[in-house]
Order: sequence, then C-alpha cells, then structure tokens
Amino acid sequence: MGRGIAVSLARVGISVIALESDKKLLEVSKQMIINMLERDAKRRGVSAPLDLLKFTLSLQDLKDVDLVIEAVFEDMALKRQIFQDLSNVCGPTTLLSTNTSGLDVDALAGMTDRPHLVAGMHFFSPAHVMKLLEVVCGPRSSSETIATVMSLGKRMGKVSVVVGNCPGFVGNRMLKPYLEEAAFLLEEGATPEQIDKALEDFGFAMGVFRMSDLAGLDVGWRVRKESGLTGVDVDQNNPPRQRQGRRYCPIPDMVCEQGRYGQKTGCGWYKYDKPGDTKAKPDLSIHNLLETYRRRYGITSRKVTNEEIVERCVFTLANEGFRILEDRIAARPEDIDVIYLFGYGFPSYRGGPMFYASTVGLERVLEKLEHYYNANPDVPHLEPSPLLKKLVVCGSPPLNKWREQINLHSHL
Ligand SMILES: CCCCCCCC(=O)CC(=O)SCCNC(=O)CCNC(=O)[C@H](O)C(C)(C)COP(=O)(O)OP(=O)(O)OC[C@H]1O[C@@H](n2cnc3c(N)ncnc32)[C@H](O)[C@@H]1OP(=O)(O)O
Ligand SMILES: NC(=O)C1=CN([C@@H]2O[C@H](COP(=O)(O)OP(=O)(O)OC[C@H]3O[C@@H](n4cnc5c(N)ncnc54)[C@H](O)[C@@H]3O)[C@@H](O)[C@H]2O)C=CC1
Repeated sequence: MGRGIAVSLARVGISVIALESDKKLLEVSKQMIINMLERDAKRRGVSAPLDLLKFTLSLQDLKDVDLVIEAVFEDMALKRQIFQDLSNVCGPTTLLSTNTSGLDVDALAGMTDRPHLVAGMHFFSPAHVMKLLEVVCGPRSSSETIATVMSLGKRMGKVSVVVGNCPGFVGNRMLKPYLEEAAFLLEEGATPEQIDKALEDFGFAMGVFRMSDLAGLDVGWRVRKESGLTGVDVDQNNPPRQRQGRRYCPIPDMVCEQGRYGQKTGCGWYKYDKPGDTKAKPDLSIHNLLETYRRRYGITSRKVTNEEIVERCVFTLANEGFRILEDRIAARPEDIDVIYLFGYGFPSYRGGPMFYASTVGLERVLEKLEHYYNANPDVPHLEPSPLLKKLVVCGSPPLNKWREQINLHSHL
C-alpha cells in the first residue's frame, strides 16, 4: 500500500489508485489515509483532496496509470512476481518503480518488458513527513526515467537524490553497520534508552532504537533472513555470536521472534500504549532479555560512555559513507549528507555524517576507527576505509575536494 506515499501524492494534486491485497487492510489503510489528508488540509486551510483517491484490491485497475510505486513487503520473490504482473497489466509506457529499502532494483527491472522504465523510489518513514526521496538508478534505467522521477519528487516537495543500485543503496547501506554497532553496544552493557539518549543529545531527531521501532523491525529481519544471517538457513556450526566469519549480535532477531515489530505491534525496543502509538516507553522485558542474554553468553556488562556510543555509531556511518563514495554509489559526499539530513533526522547543524567527519578532523576519525577496530577485529565495518586513509595521507582536504581522490567513472 504505501499509505504515506499516497498522501504525499494526493496532497500535491496527483490522483492515486491505492492497491492492497487484503480487504480488511484496505479499509484500515483507507481510513488512515483519509485521516492524514484531513489533518494536513486543516493545517493548510484547504479542503482534503479525497476525490483524487481510489482504493482497490485488483491489480487490473492499474492498467492505465502513468507510474506505479510498488510498496509490498520486503520480500524479493514477492516483488519479482509483482513486477512481472505489473509488466503484463500496465501499458507499455508506464514507469514501474519500487520503494524497496535495499533490494536489487535491476533484478526487478529484469522481470519486466521495459527495464529502461524501472527505477527505485525510496521514501523514508513517516513517508508523508520525511523530505527525502532516494532515486535509485539501475544500470538499465534510462535518463528520461530518472529525470521523470526526479521531477515527480520535486512536485511532491521532496528533496531527491540519485543513487546507485547496491544492497541498501546509500542510506540503508550506511544504516546497516550503524544498527549493528548499536546492537553490539547493547551486548556490552548499554540499554536502548541510554544509546538513544546519547544519539538524541548529539542531535538526532530520534535515537537508533526509537527510529527502528518507527520504521518496523521486521523489515531488517526479512533482509537478514534473506542474507542467511538468521532463520532456518543459518549454519549451526557458527561459533556463538558469529555469522559468516564476523561478529554478529542476534538480539534484534530475538526481539522480532517475540512478535515485537515496533510501533505497529505496540512493542519493539520500547513499549507503546497500543499498536500504532508513537510514544515510546522503556520496557522492562527488554532489559530482562538483555540481562538473560549477557548471562547466557558470559558477558560481563560494563559501563558504556555516551562518548563511545556517539563515536562508534556516527564514525561507523561516515566510514561506510567513504566506501560508498569509493564504490561510486553516491556521486559526492554532499549527497550522502543530504540523505542523512532529510531522511534520517541527522542534526542539521552538524551538516551530515561526512561534513561532521570533516569538522571532527579526518585524522581523528581515522584514529578512533583504528582504535575500535583493533579492539574488535571481527567487525569489518570498523576497519577504516581506504578512501579515509587516502584523504588523511593527502592532508585531509575539504569535502568539496574529496572527489579528486576518487576514480570518477560513475554513471551517476
Ligand atoms: C538495513 C535494514 C533497514 C531497515 C529499515 C528500513 C527503513 C527504510 O528503508 C528507511 C527509513 O525509513 S529509516 C527511518 C527514517 N526516519 C527517521 O529517521 C525519522 C527521524 N525522526 C524525525 O525526523 C522526527 O522525529 C519526526 C519527523 C518523525 C517527528 O518530528 P516531530 O516530533 O517534530 O513531529 P511532529 O510535529 O510531532 O509530527 C509531525 C508528523 O509526524 C508524525 N510523527 C511524529 N512522530 C512519529 C512517530 N514516532 N511515528 C510515526 N509518525 C510520527 C506525526 O503524527 C505528524 O504527522 P501528521 O500529523 O500526519 O503530519
Ligand atoms: N517501513 C519503513 O520505514 C520503510 C519501508 N520501505 C519499504 O516499503 C515496503 C513496504 O514496507 P512496510 O510498509 O514497512 O511494510 P508493511 O508490512 O507495513 O506493508 C506492506 C504492505 O504490502 C501489502 N501487500 C503485501 N502483498 C501485497 C500484494 N501482493 N499486493 C498488494 N499489496 C500487498 C501488505 O498487505 C501491507 O499492507 C518494503 O519494500 C520496505 O522495504 C521503504 C522505506 C521505509
């Protein structure tokens, strides 16, 4: 369905056909969309554009649309099937886009008879509020497709950034190690509240656990299951807290196994008065889970400082940002900063993770990463990236000169 996306389109005058697979869910979603649009219209002193919306359970109703934004579960097999069906149902010039959080956009394009008309349109939760739109340019997306999607993003009042196609694109590729680092801090003795407070004091709109509860913990769980990190495919011979040769923290999986998916189920890293509520309250059962876990693995809980939390989480973000630049998935460091400022509530006065790294001093960031990597040699995301090292060797040039140290053969 993609309720927030439907709202973002209708409120700028674009007609929407919203599709669901289940009748009951369709009714619930319809009511939520109407409520959101009415609240928005009241604030702006206009009438709610309810006549622009049509709700359906039939894919056939999409046959005459100009553009589709697919937003079904993060399940590659399901998305492949949907893209094949869309290709059959929609007219030959219909653009087909996906809101996937990080799956292969080109593989989805390959399911259609028009791979040049396929691109990623990655919105951020809550989609009717967050300004960012990541526009994922696959190797076969045409320039016209990307230009059309960028112009639609502009009409929707979004800040759109073109990125390349790799797992997680830019934003979630950086989010993955950031989430992992936060989970390691839990193992070592911190609580979700402490980590969130440290990050919110740093200036994030939401700490990592509140943000995860908002987005839904099941999205990442599905991704980890598909990558064989958890679930039935896991090799039982793994040493404890190790997967695929690296340190792995199974606590997020354990939380999901209890049906705790975040705000939408009324509990996740926090508890909520009821499903859908947004006010996060500390939950004793998570504290108990952490204590039991540490006992089971013989981990002596230690006092983790707020400084360590911020350094390990934020420098990890920037480190992956450097790798993204090297891989030419983002065209420039400023694009990465825009993504974090408008998509993830990074503190604007700190300028984004890459600008922040430059203000801290690249030499210091490198030193800190080396320190944490030496202490955790089985955590590859803490290993300083080659580009960061190169920039330090070159005397830490300002951000707008970093591109000179990167091979610029990107198609972005
Ligand atoms: C590798 C694995 C990857 C797995 C993850 C996949 C997910 C993805 O693909 C990418 C993602 O989306 S990650 C999530 C990114 N979003 C964020 O980081 C949100 C950060 N938070 C914020 O910016 C503000 O707190 C926020 C804007 C939310 C609220 O700010 P304020 O408190 O100033 O806002 P208000 O003025 O009170 O409200 C404005 C509108 O926002 C709604 N809202 C507030 N808190 C919310 C919450 N916790 N959950 C849902 N909606 C919320 C609020 O209802 C209001 O809505 P409207 O009245 O309809 O306008
Ligand atoms: N939750 C988040 O913060 C974000 C999620 N996304 C992406 O958006 C997509 C959806 O994620 P969520 O909204 O979190 O999931 P969700 O589980 O809340 O919603 C998925 C919806 O898809 C519907 N659906 C399933 N099969 C369908 C079908 N065959 N036809 C029509 N509708 C069908 C379900 O009934 C459900 O309403 C995923 O690809 C996810 O990665 C992207 C950005 C942010």
